[in-house]
Amino acid sequence: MNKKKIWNGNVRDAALSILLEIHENQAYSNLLLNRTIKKYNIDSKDRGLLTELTYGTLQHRITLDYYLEPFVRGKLDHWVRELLRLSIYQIVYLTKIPPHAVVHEAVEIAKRRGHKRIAPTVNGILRSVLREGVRPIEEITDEVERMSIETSHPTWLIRRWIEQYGRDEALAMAHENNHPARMTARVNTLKGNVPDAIAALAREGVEVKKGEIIPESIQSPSGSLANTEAYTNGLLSIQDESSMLPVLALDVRPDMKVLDMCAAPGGKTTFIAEKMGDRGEIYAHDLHDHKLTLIESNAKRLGIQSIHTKSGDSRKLDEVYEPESFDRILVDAPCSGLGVIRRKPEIKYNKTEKDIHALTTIQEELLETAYRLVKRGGVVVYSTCTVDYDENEGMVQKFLAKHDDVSLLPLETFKEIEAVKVNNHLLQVLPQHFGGDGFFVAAFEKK
Ligand SMILES: C[S@@+](CC[C@H](N)C(=O)[O-])C[C@H]1O[C@@H](n2cnc3c(N)ncnc32)[C@H](O)[C@@H]1O
Repeated sequence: MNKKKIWNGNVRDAALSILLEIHENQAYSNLLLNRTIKKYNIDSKDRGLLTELTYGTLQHRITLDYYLEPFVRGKLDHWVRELLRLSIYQIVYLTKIPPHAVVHEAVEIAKRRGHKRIAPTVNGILRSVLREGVRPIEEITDEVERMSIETSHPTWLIRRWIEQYGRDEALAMAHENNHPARMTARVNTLKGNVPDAIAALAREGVEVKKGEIIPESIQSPSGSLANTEAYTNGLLSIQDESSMLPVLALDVRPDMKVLDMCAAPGGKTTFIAEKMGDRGEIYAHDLHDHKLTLIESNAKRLGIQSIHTKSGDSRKLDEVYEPESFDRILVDAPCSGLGVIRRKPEIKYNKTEKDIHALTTIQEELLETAYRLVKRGGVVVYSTCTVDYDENEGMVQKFLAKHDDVSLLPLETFKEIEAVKVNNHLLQVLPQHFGGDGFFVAAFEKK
């Protein structure tokens, strides 16, 4: 297939290019889609369809392959398979697009992209799909396999979630992952409050409402807030409400000394600074030097001065700081990301159980360093954007077993949030709970 630019004015062609880029270069779907929309200034009508086609095809990949399978003879090039998935997605899930128009478009794309025998193959397969219909999923007798194909999650993940959460929660979570994620933002309380932000956005013609659970949050039903003046002027940060929870658990006050061990791009670091009234010392570390500029530019846009950034492996931070020198430490650990599949559906296809195991080693080492650096009477918050036992509750149990001078804090701040269910002092949010990302939070005190 020829390499070409992503946007040539044809939405289906662009969706196909993005899907191929995600597959070939392990690109992140959300970043690539946003970058494409911005770069080519794609108008709102095309933007909606492009997002729907790209996410829909990616989210339902396993289901679409199950539908496609009986119609395929021999081997298909990857791009042809992706074009067929994209087309079957429209035929099965998008009732407003006439099926014959879908077939016609797919054949035109095949003619433009491939050699001359491809277009008749695409035409033949899609016409058979229209004539015969797709096979029912209910006829799959094995329950795990049926859930896997119905929700388009790999069987190992379905099996793991059934073990950890039971069948009903596992199925609800897998279904929820195929819905669009909500667009939420945090209001920068150094510059204004929620009514100020709602009014400022209304003046720009953008309707938003108060968030679901976090007092500082707003929700935008009509999509992105990143291109608004309110955002450029530092009144907002784009952040999911679940992602704000670890900072509430940290319970910071002005003039504290705070360490954020895994800080980039700075969503939580800047919230910490806002909560402290930008008074105190916040040290923001990340492994990757190039990611520090994200924290710095966010802090600048928000008018925050109390954040100091530094790169390096945070597992070795006791070579940099004195033991027991921080009031608060946040370990927002690198994780499998299984709580944010709605935003990055490729995660469910790319992650493996081996990856989870490797991550738990890093998470454990980060927590150990935090233990050494936090003052007695100080607090360490451990959080992840995943829903896996080994990375979450399992990690907490291991940590507690090693240190008898550490205890779990009851997460008092969450008591007032009705939708948030703290269980044994641990918070595990699943995406189906209140519409936020899957997240885990635990807070420890070193006595
Ligand atoms: C979940 S993200 C942090 C998100 C961030 N706290 C926020 O709210 O914007 C995890 C971060 O940990 C960083 N990281 C991974 N391994 C690390 C290590 N050994 N030391 C420091 N940072 C690390 C990654 O580069 C990534 O930016």
